[in-house]
Amino acid sequence: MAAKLQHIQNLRHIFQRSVDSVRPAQLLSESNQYALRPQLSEKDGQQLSINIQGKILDLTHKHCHVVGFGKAVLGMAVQLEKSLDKNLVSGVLSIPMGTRQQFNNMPEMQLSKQTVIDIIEGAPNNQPDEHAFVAAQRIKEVAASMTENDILFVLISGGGSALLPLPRPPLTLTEKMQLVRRLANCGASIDEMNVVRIALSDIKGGRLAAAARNAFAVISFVISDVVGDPVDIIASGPTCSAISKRQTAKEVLEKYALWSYLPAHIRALVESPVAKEQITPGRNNSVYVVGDNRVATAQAVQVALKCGYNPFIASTTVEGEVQDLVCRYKNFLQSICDFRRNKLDENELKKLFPFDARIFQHFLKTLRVCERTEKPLLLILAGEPTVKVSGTGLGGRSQEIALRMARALHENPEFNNVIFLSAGTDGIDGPTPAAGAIGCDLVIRDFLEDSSKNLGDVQAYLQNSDSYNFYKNLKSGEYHVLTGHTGTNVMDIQLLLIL
Ligand SMILES: Nc1ncnc2c1ncn2[C@@H]1O[C@H](COP(=O)(O)OP(=O)(O)O)[C@@H](O)[C@H]1O
Ligand SMILES: O=C(O)[C@H](O)COP(=O)(O)O
Repeated sequence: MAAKLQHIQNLRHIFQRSVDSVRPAQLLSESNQYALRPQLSEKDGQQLSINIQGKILDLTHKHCHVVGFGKAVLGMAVQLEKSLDKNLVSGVLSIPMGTRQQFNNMPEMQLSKQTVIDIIEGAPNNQPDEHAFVAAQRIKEVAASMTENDILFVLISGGGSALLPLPRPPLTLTEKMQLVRRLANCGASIDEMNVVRIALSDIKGGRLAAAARNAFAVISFVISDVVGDPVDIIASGPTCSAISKRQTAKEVLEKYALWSYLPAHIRALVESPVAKEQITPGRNNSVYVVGDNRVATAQAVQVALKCGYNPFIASTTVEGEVQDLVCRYKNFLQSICDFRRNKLDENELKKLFPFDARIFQHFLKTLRVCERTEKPLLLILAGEPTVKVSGTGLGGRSQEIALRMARALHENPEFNNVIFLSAGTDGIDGPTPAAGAIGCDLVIRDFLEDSSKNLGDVQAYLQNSDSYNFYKNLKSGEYHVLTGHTGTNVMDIQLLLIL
């Protein structure tokens, strides 16, 4: 029991350190190949430059400007301001309502007293509003005012779509909001929603970069919160051309049976040549994904090794309904148990391997090392599952999957040596103050210690989508993962420890 509690502590530590590795200040640091502090050339002392992933950017006689939109761009702007110092002459950020208040105790989230960066807070609850609209107009104006003596830095992260609304007239902001909300309610994926947003926008889908065509350089730094890091989809790709073949906006609207209900002027807009235009940003444009969940999982591996575990990154593209994922994880755990008891051979284990077949051999090797070293196996997973919210309770993806895993691990005595953690790297799981939770048999055992409770009550919490209150009420929240807002976001991390 005490040993198990120590392992739970270790998992919390691994999660926390993974989050630290994707904090904006860390991502935009020299250790990550971003030497953004201007340096005079050693040769003649005349040329001023910065170094971005090994590429030299000439800053001599140039003015730097920054625009940004998303839930994680404030910290990026702070870091950029620190590095560029006097070379930064203007800036506009569009960030979620309440962000500055949330981070008022965090030094790495404070712009300097003399800052040239204007902050506009808007888009409460991830819905565009007038504030975000004003921010989008100002950001486009900054881009359009660029000359060959200007460099524009564009900071992009998840939530950027709602924070950068610039509906193409005659579409109004209200109409666009309604349409996006209807699409979301139909269960459209982020890709599908953003294809429609791009078609109806005067700034998304490369149009911001196009507005800045006269700039000396347009440099985008992206923190990815979309599975697979599609830069044309994250924040609806305002500085990217659509790189992959996707459905058209009309196809998406037809798929969800919304097309025929749309007013004629919106249908005309979707079908207009300007909506379909493939924007190719100019040669002055470069996009860098500075942080994603691969950075976080790589850090998890390092910390796991120090904890004495044998880590294995099983996936960084976890998607799908949490109930299906729990089934997959359960079946996988069973196959590992069976393999260890020689009930399955390698080939059979391979057939049951639920992740990319190309990493199976590496997995097998890790499993063998576990046997030899008698060290626990830690599976590291990352991505963004979905939940069908069925009740009126409070919860989030991570707490829900943790509770479902806790029940599954308790049900089968063979899994009593397994501990699961799931939490959002932004520190906020759904509309709750928790980042996530722990799932293991202890969770259910502690719950059932109250003799008035039974497993039916666990089911009742799940049915009411009330995983947050389940964890909050259990042993004063002992199994919750609480970090507060972290100021970054590369989706969720799951850790599955097999002792
Ligand atoms: N009561 C609930 N139980 C479980 N999941 C929920 C509940 N309420 C909302 N969610 C999930 O939380 C998601 C929104 O969480 P949030 O962390 O804000 O998302 P994002 O990471 O996309 O910004 C919803 O898409 C939904 O899947
Ligand atoms: O569209 C966007 O802004 C992001 O790519 C996804 O944003 P979200 O994290 O708010 O869903």
